Amino acid sequence: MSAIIEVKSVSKRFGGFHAVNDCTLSVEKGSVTGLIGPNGAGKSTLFNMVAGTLEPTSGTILFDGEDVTGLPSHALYKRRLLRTFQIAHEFSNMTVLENLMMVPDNQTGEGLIGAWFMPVRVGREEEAIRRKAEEVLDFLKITHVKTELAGNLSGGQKKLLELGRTMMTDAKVVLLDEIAAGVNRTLLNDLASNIERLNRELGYTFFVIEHDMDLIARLCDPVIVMAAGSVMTQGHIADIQNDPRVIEAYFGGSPTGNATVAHANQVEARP
Ligand SMILES: Nc1ncnc2c1ncn2[C@@H]1O[C@H](COP(=O)(O)OP(=O)(O)OP(=O)(O)O)[C@@H](O)[C@H]1O
Repeated sequence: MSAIIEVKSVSKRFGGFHAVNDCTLSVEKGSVTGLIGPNGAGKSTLFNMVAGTLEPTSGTILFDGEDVTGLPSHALYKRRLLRTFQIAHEFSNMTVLENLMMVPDNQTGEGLIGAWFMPVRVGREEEAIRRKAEEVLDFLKITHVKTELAGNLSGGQKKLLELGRTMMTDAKVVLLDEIAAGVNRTLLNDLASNIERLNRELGYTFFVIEHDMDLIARLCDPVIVMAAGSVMTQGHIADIQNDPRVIEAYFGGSPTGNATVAHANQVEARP
């Protein structure tokens, strides 16, 4: 495997405070890589820099071998690096199918001139996009909500729709933010299965921030641990969970005899 995301000595200062401090890590092509760490470790700040919503104070970020440091998120989107889940982006008054069909950009019919003067081409493009949207619904096993207004979906179904929207762009890398937040266990299981299938069957790379350690254990290898703005360690979840340094980072220096990072799940659980 080779690295698709490389973060090299990246720092982010807010005033005099180093939220991310000389951080170096990489995400291998074809992996599902987890990013964990106690509250305030710098995970979101790092994600924001990789996703192009924050500019690093210093350091370099490479995507697929190219320097993308400081590029805005729409430029990264065009390179097929996408971030999803933290905020649901659905258009609530449109159906699930229409939400998917909205995604591909550069549709000829979007311009007035295209719509008026190239109706055949517009019709063919729209048909191809519709077919693709239907394939995506089929892949995600949510064809039954195809004509439902997106605003009526449950929290978990909205996340499945978000995943579908990334599929419409043939993403290379998807940054996932807190998949489990606000999702019931059954739909979380569907989401996790779809992420596994997108990874195994379609070769998607995922970079995942998650507080639910069961989900991290199911999906991610390797897992990178951040603490105090830097990478503390990385490896297989089984090793991470028993690493005394990691336990100490989660429990503030007073690990009990039987504490593990899995217990931090409760400590970190959010409403
Ligand atoms: N815009 C900002 N201005 C000032 N400080 C910030 C800003 N954004 C983040 N911070 C600080 O940087 C540190 C890292 O925050 P960050 O949100 O990246 O951590 P995190 O690991 O994602 O935490 P959590 O798990 O709680 O989301 C925190 O101390 C936070 O208060």
